Formats: sequence, structure tokens, C-alpha cells
Amino acid sequence: MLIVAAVALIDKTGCVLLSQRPEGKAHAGQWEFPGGKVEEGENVGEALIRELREELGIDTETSCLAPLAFNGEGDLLLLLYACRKYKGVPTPLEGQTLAWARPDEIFSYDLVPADKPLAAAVRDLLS
Ligand SMILES: Nc1nc2c([nH]c(=O)n2[C@@H]2O[C@H](COP(=O)(O)OP(=O)(O)OP(=O)(O)O)[C@@H](O)[C@H]2O)c(=O)[nH]1
Repeated sequence: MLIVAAVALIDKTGCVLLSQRPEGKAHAGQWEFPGGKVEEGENVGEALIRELREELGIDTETSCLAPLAFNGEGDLLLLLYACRKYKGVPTPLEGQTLAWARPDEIFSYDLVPADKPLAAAVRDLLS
């Protein structure tokens, strides 16, 4: 079972950050929430904080991560948190493309399949 922690990062205007997977990776060109695999010895919050530093150059803490939704597909368990408080400006540090989406725009992005139920929870939260 692969556990993946991801975040709906929400800005002051109520938009959510989406990340487009780079060429050469599975689901290249499709959009997802920033995050990644929980590594051995990490808890979910620690993994997410590490991924946000590595991928986006931003800092947050566990008290700013609110559990929002999950989805299990095959051997993948996706855990989505909402986060409105973080330090720094999200910057694409790993070749990805970033976009801030309004709630009504989320489904106009070509989302990775497992993210669709999660995206619905984000849209409902922000609408
Ligand atoms: N970060 C993230 N991963 C997701 C989401 N939805 C989803 O199905 N995934 C899948 O969960 C896995 C996350 O792995 P990852 O981000 O740590 O690693 P990766 O495949 O990008 O790169 P890798 O080659 O370094 O393992 C990928 O298989 C990815 O397709 C999502 O919203 N965010």
C-alpha cells in the first residue's frame, strides 16, 4: 500500500494550487495536488511538510494542515489536507507547472484520475 499525502493549498482569494506533472513521469501533463509519498519512518504530516519544502519551497506546520478527504484506488491511498497558512511563495522547484484555480475552474483541469473525488471535496469547501 502506497500512502501519498497531498495538500489543497488555499490562497487569500480562495483559489487552490494545482501542479502539473512533468514530462517523463507517469500521468505526465495531468494535474494533481502538491505532495508525495510518505517515506519509511515519517508520519503523514512530516511527509507533507517535507514535500512542500522540496517541491514548492514553502514552509508550514502540522497545526496548519486540516484533514479534508481521502481516496483509495488500487494500492494507492491518497490523503488530502487543506492548508491556508504557510510561509513563502509557492515556486515550481521540480520542473512542474503551477496554477491557482478558482473553485469553479478546478474541473476544467485534466486531473489525475484518483484526484477527482478529492477535487470535488475541495470545490465544495471553497464554494
Ligand atoms: N503528489 C500527488 N501524487 C498523486 C496525487 N494523485 C495521485 O494519484 N498521485 C500519485 O501518487 C504518487 C505520488 O508519488 P510522488 O509524487 O512521491 O512521486 P512521483 O511519481 O511524482 O515521482 P517519483 O518518480 O519520484 O516516485 C504518484 O504515483 C502520483 O501519480 C496527488 O494529488 N498528488
